[in-house]
Amino acid sequence: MASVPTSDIPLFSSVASYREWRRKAYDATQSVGFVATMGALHEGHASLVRRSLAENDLTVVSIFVNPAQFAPHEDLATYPRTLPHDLEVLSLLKVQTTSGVHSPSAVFVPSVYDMYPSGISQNPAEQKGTFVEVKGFGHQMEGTTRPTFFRGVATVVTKLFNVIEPTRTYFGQKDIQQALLLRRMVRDLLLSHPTPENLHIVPTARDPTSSLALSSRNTYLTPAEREHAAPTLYAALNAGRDAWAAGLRKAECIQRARELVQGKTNVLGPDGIEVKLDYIEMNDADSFEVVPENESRTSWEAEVAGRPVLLSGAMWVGKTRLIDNIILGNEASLGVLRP
Ligand SMILES: Nc1ncnc2c1ncn2[C@@H]1O[C@H](COP(=O)(O)OP(=O)(O)OP(=O)(O)O)[C@@H](O)[C@H]1O
Ligand SMILES: CC(C)(CO)[C@@H](O)C(=O)[O-]
Ligand code: BAL
Repeated sequence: MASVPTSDIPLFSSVASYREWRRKAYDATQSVGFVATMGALHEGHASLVRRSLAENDLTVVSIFVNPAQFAPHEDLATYPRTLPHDLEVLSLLKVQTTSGVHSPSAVFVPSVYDMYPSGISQNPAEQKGTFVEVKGFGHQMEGTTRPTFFRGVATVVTKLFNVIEPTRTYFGQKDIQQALLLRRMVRDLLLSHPTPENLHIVPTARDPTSSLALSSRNTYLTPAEREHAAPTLYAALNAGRDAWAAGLRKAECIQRARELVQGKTNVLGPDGIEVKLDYIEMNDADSFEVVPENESRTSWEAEVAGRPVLLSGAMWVGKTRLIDNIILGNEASLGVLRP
């Protein structure tokens, strides 16, 4: 890293310096909450950090734009990097607890070399070294369009967990497949920091007016795209949810959602605002398998009582790819915390 801004919160830019700090936390038997981010912090990230502040003695936030999860054609080079802003956001976060006021304790901002000592090519065919793959769970939903994404995420999060050694960790529902896949990874790898029960999912923070899911990539949107087009994805998911609640077959629910997006595409196209659906799908929250076309809420509940369905989607607005999801059924059974 070229230069690291100064901050009131201790900033660790190497694995060795962080580990020294972490060892002291062990000595003092303090719990460590962890929030992994790629920076460009917004209120969604803040909601994760606040949870951690409320539930742990210490809270660590990592900021690392992970090359391994970007495909060669994706936006690694242009992904927003706003470290001074991020540190300011973090320094303003405070939560009152029974043991006093908690604020972020440390920020981990490693270099690419620190995280990938064997080097990292963005081209998966050229990659060498150690990677983590959660087989059978990374090819559906987001994995359909981003086939190497979850391998990149699982790899970097394993490394981050190895370094940070969190007692508890917090991921956002906005990236629901990521959070559930990581919990499975933690279980499969028998990790103790965190344990699967200590990987918590925090509800999606939304724009209070438009209900657009907050996302670092929203900064790519023009004001017109943000106002008129971006909220369409959540509206479409809600149309799908309503149809499911009314007892329609899955195929019809998805059709309703798609029609809503198509309507917007037709209306906004002449104004020069491009809206293009990538996918909307319903998947079993446990196996990630696609819900059969003929399934309805009643038949689903009769077959797999209590198991939620993930209604998720991705949509292009101009050059920006947005994702969102709604959980149909018992969110609490997935360990999603209450808002
Ligand atoms: N709106 C949100 N509500 C709750 N959690 C969120 C929200 N947006 C992001 N997160 C969570 O914050 C963590 C870090 O995410 P990340 O830094 O990639 O931000 P992002 O806004 O998701 O960025 P991107 O635009 O790349 O998707 C992840 O666990 C992610 O799910
Ligand atoms: C979990 C994560 C920080 C790994 O790079 C990233 O995928 C994200 O920000 O959601
Ligand atoms: N929050 C997901 C990170 C990514 O899209 O790369």
